[in-house]
Amino acid sequence: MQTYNIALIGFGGVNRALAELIQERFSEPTEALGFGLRIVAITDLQLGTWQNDDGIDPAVALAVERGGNFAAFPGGSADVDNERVIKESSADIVVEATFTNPTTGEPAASHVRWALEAGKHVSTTNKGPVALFGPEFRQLADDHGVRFEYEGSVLSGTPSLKLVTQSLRGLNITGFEGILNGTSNFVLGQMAAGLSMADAVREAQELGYAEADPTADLGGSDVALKVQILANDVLGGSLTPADVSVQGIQDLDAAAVSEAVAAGGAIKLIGAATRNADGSIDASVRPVALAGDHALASIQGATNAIAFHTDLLGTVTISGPGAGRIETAYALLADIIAIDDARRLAGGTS
Ligand SMILES: NC(=O)C1=CN([C@@H]2O[C@H](COP(=O)(O)OP(=O)(O)OC[C@H]3O[C@@H](n4cnc5c(N)ncnc54)[C@H](O)[C@@H]3O)[C@@H](O)[C@H]2O)C=CC1
Ligand SMILES: N[C@@H](CC=O)C(=O)O
Repeated sequence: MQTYNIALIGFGGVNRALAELIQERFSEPTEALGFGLRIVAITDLQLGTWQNDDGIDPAVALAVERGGNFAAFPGGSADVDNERVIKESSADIVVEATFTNPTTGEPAASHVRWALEAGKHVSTTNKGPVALFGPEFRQLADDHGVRFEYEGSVLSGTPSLKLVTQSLRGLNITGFEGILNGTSNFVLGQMAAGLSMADAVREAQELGYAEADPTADLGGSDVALKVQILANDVLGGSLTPADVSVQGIQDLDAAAVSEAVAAGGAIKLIGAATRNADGSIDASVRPVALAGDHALASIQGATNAIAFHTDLLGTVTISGPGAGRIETAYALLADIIAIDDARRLAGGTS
């Protein structure tokens, strides 16, 4: 059975959770997955760079606390050298989990491009490269015979993109709407319970839900990137960020949230897109006061949900965790499983 060498670019909540999963379950090939995982490189702004083509012990890497760095280890340095690691390490798969930059997608977009051009598969939870360069990177992956996988960019470990591409093939999907951000849904629920927005955001940060800059969660730009990814991948669009109208929850006050609850409903940040008869796509992010009997009104905490409107099945809804360190690390594992499936399909040995 195959063992994949992986490079972890960014060693924050999500990639540390993946390292924990590898340490606990996947360092050796398993019958369940049919492969094992070996970490051969880690880079992080705070910790520097560690490359060891013979393998890095996840427990040792995880034990390096914030404030420390990798300089003490053979192949380690306090400096970040993403380009060398991505281009020259023995990694088969580059796992990109650095900060999402909703404006330029950088430097993650360069990390993805370097990896694909070097003939390395990519798994990422970073929405920037996917939303802003998705078609280019899918083509680049095809040209180099590798995969560009990004399940965790939408709905974390809940299989929204793979649900469509693997289980809803052949259907005509005309639109979707949903709760696509865990932090804002968590914050709205905490505000309904009487917390201030600031205190609720702080809790979301401590739980590992929030973006490095949580204004992306509250202001709607995180949801807008996800709406763009879904509209382009699922509805066949070619949307740019300018095509998504965005209104966030940052200006909502506790009174408005409590009023909705008192009326038996809930305010939710909804991302939606509809393909019109002429092929154009209307896409939006906005807070909506939902009645209590609306399917999305009962979605609590960091849970997300998305309803796809189809021709043959009517509405198909999936719900699950939309944020969380281990939940999102699972999305990375799902990507690696897809990479392995593709290798087997192409005639690779088991
Ligand atoms: N936390 C979650 O629930 C989810 C996160 N995501 C996405 O996954 C990515 C990672 O999320 P988290 O791990 O929660 O974030 P985090 O902020 O905990 O970790 C990001 C890490 O990347 C490092 N980093 C930033 N720029 C870097 C660079 N140029 N080179 C090397 N390292 C760099 C930082 O030092 C930090 O340790 C983000 O893009 C986020 O939007 C996606 C779905 C869910
Ligand atoms: N900050 C994001 C993380 C997942 O994309 C969220 O809260 O949904």
